[in-house]
Amino acid sequence: MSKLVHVAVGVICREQQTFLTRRLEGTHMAGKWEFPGGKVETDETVAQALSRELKEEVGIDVLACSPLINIEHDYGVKKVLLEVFLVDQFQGEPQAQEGQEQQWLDVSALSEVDFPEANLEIVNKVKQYFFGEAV
Ligand SMILES: Nc1nc2c([nH]c(=O)n2[C@H]2C[C@H](O)[C@@H](COP(=O)(O)OP(=O)(O)OP(=O)(O)O)O2)c(=O)[nH]1
Ligand SMILES: [Mg+2]
Repeated sequence: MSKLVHVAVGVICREQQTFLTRRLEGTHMAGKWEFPGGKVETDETVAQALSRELKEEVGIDVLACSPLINIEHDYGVKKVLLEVFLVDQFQGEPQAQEGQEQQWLDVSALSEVDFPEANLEIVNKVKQYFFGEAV
């Protein structure tokens, strides 16, 4: 049985666009696009993890965030609990710090992105947040 990995995920948004990075080779689900984030470490709150990861991965300081959705997903080799936050107030310009590809993408185009399976629910929630009920 695989253990549950607790992950803090940030949907960085500005003017109906979100910032995406591409997972590096050699990682779980390499090549898929993702919302920046990473594992919550011991003795760290999920909010602290979010701030730390967004600083490390895309170089921004989170000024405010709000919870969007929690998703538990079993990938077989790995089971994840994604705690997803909307990040619409931040300092600095998001820029991939680890050589990942990056893009700002319209929320309306999120459904076409090659994301990990668990992200379907995130995408639906983000679209719902921006455009209302119809998804
Ligand atoms: N960051 C992020 N992770 C996601 C998303 N969707 C999804 O299924 N995941 C999964 C992939 C990974 O198994 C896990 C996140 O782990 P990670 O590899 O980003 O963790 P990390 O940044 O701490 O990386 P590392 O230090 O362990 O290399 O959550 C997403 O949109 N963003
Ligand atoms: Mg990460």
